[in-house]
Amino acid sequence: MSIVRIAAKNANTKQMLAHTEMLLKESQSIAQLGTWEWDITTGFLFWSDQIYRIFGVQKAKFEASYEGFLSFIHPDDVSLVQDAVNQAVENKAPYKIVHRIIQPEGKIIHVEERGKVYFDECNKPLKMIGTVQDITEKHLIQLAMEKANQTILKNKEQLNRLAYYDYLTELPNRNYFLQYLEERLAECSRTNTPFSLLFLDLDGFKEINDTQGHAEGDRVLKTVSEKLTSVLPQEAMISRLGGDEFAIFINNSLSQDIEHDIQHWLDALSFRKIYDGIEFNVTFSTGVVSYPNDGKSLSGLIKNADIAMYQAKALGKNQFRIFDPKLAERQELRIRLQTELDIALKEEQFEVYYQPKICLNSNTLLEAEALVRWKHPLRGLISPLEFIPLAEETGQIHELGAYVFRSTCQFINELNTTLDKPVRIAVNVSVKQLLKESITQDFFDIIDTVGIKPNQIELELTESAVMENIVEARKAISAFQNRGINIALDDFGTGYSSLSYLAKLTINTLKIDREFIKDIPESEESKAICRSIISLAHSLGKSVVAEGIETEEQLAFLKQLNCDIAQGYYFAKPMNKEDYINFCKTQKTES
Ligand SMILES: Nc1nc2c(ncn2[C@@H]2O[C@H](COP(=O)(O)O[C@H]3[C@@H](O)[C@H](n4cnc5c(=O)[nH]c(N)nc54)O[C@@H]3COP(=O)(O)O)[C@@H](O)[C@H]2O)c(=O)[nH]1
Repeated sequence: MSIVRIAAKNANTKQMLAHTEMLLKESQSIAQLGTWEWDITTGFLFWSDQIYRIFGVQKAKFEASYEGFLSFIHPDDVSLVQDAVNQAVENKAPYKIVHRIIQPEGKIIHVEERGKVYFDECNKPLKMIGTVQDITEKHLIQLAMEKANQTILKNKEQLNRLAYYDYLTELPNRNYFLQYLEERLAECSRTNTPFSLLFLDLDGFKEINDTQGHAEGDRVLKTVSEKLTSVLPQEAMISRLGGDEFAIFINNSLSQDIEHDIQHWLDALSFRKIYDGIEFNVTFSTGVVSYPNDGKSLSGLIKNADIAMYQAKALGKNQFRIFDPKLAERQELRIRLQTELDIALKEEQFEVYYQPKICLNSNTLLEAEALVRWKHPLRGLISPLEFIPLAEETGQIHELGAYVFRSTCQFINELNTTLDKPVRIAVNVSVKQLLKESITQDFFDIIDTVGIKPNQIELELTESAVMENIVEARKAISAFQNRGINIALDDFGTGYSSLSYLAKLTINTLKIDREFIKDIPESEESKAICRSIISLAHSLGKSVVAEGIETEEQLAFLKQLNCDIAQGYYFAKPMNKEDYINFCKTQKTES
């Protein structure tokens, strides 16, 4: 080979070497990867340009050494690095670790470091060669992802909690309870084990919410859940189904006598609250079903527990009821009625009828009583006896009562222009309405809007409603009377009026209940009661209405006792507006 050719080949090889070196540098720069070589025997440490860049030092100003290298390591990672190097020597195996370095300006860099030890023939370590790769970006992304995953997990847990637990009481919610019931039902049907299901509804909870506010309502619900958890056996499954409804699953093996135990639990669960000096007993209406007697399917058991609970509610407060299939049909009708009552209120399916009241002294038409009728599109006329108690129970009475009051005021207005003399009409006010704080203002607003005189209205309050809520009743009565509205005590004699209370009440009129009129003249007892009521009323300066007069004899007897006013089929049945206007036109009115 000629010298020229050798020189040319050398030049070529040099070029290739330079090119390979450039490629290596570039790829190391792209990968942020540096190489190092440490001569263990001399202590000399070689760093590639990338390592200087990763460590944040200038090549000219820093002489690489093992100690110098260690001074860059994060203090918490120094022993990790030293151990890795020592073990690599000891085990004759390469190492790979991740650690932090601190650049001179304080920036922390995460690196992945690899190293390998080379030995001589006598197994003496000669040198180490390794790489350092800047993985800060990757590390930060990984950290962010871990954080995001943790947040997702936390959110998932929270969502799961919300899906299966009640946020207020932390009891299992309806979802949880239904799933649990499904599992228990499958198990109990396989093992032939009976169980009981209790549905509890807080009595009068709406009243607490309405009068004391939702925060107090929440406090009551929390106390209830705490009491449930402490009173019931630990194995019982307690759930808040929603609102003021709770459900309990109890395995019958936990009780020798389930009815006795339920009574005991309910007694222990009830508690007292005092609001503005008025005592409020927190009690439950409870429906009970047993598997398999009262249903074999989940939906059947739940439906029947609900029915039993409504049966308990209908019995009054603090009652429990074991499901009775005979009453279920009636209850279903009640529930349907409640939904239909809502529709009826929206579609104004109600109409107010008017029954005349006659002044017995002058034999003239004195006034009328407004009595609401439900004109059901399919079932025809439904008696108020069927829907007023239901409306009271559900709270729909407020809307219905306002409708009756407004219609009556509008009718009075119409009569004022049709008839020569001003008229007065009595409107029934239920106990629920009377207890609503805004009742007086609500009625005054209607009177003012329609534009009639307050003394053209009389309100009939039932005796029991007044006596059972004497404080609120007296307040409302005096507010109404101060505006000139007459107050009558309805169904008098059926309640338990204390005479001392009666004397203190500024009632204008007493209405003798129909019960005491219907057996006159035969019943000496009824006659004696009428005599006493009329004489008592007169001695207290109140007028008396006898209702339910159907016969000549009844009328004669009451006239003889100087009863002031009479009402009953003998004179006229309740009638619609048009008939009442015609009736008025044929009657003499009191002058
Ligand atoms: N809170 C409200 N209660 C109301 C309203 N409208 C009616 N009611 C109450 O419903 C109960 C039943 O009322 P109703 O079926 O209308 O019966 C009244 C009369 O029709 C009936 N009556 C009158 N005279 C006779 C009679 O000679 N014989 C006979 N068998 N029945 C008769 O009595 C009812 C009037 O009762 P009262 O109110 O006690 O004076 C009833 O309790 C109504 O109060 C309403 O809008 N709000």
